[in-house]
Amino acid sequence: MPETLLEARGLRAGYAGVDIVKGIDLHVNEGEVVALLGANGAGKTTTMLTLAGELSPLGGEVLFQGHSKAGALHKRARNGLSFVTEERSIFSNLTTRQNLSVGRVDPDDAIAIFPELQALLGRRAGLLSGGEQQMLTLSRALSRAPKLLLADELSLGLAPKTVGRLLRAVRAAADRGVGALLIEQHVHRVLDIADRVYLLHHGRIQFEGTAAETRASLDDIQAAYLSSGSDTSAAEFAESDSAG
Ligand SMILES: Nc1ncnc2c1ncn2[C@@H]1O[C@H](COP(=O)(O)OP(=O)(O)OP(=O)(O)O)[C@@H](O)[C@H]1O
Repeated sequence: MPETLLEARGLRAGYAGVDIVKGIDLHVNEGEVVALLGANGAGKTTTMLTLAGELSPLGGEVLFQGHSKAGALHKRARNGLSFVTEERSIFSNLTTRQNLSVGRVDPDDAIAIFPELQALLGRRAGLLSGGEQQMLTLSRALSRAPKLLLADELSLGLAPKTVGRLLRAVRAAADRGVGALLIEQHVHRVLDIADRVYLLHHGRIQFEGTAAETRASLDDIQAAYLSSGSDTSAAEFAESDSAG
């Protein structure tokens, strides 16, 4: 039986005592990639921040490796939780190598994940492209051998090819046992690498299923719940087909 790394039970979350997330149950096991989908404003980021420990739950509980009250984010990080957000957490004035070293990451480990970082080790991180910065961020997170990766829009604003690279790196980490929960606007691309899906709608889980089940109902799901993102996803699907 795979270990359950993260579990939310009856989780309520929001701001200033107002519920945005209205009682959800979800879990992430070791070795699986789980996608958290939903339209703009559905409550995905609020859920993620609460799971990561950056927001306190308004009700219910979050268990990390079976323990609630897992403590502040830095403590959870020591215990194997890694949280990557769309804000690329790099130090612009430091080189790529220095950014890795600050994160106590051996450059060889990062290069094993994204070989293109080799040629960028001496370059100031602020001069890297958005995609290169996110490769740096993700390689740093994955090189620390987390048990659980939480990622909120890893690929925001990046070119389709880069999105594919980042997601495949997450898949490869999951194949080595890491559990991953991803918020991702690129629905078709995330379904290519995800095992399971939760669809959030107005702060509630509207649908949950395997990636295959989600794909089979995707037209209906997009029309009903993801309409704000459906145009880009359809365009991307064509791209991802042609890109192989
Ligand atoms: N700091 C905050 N204070 C009050 N309300 C907030 C705050 N952050 C977000 N909200 C509200 O919570 C609701 C859910 O936002 P959230 O960012 O969780 O949704 P989301 O599904 O991640 O959306 P998106 O895809 O647009 O990022 C929105 O109505 C938003 O305006």
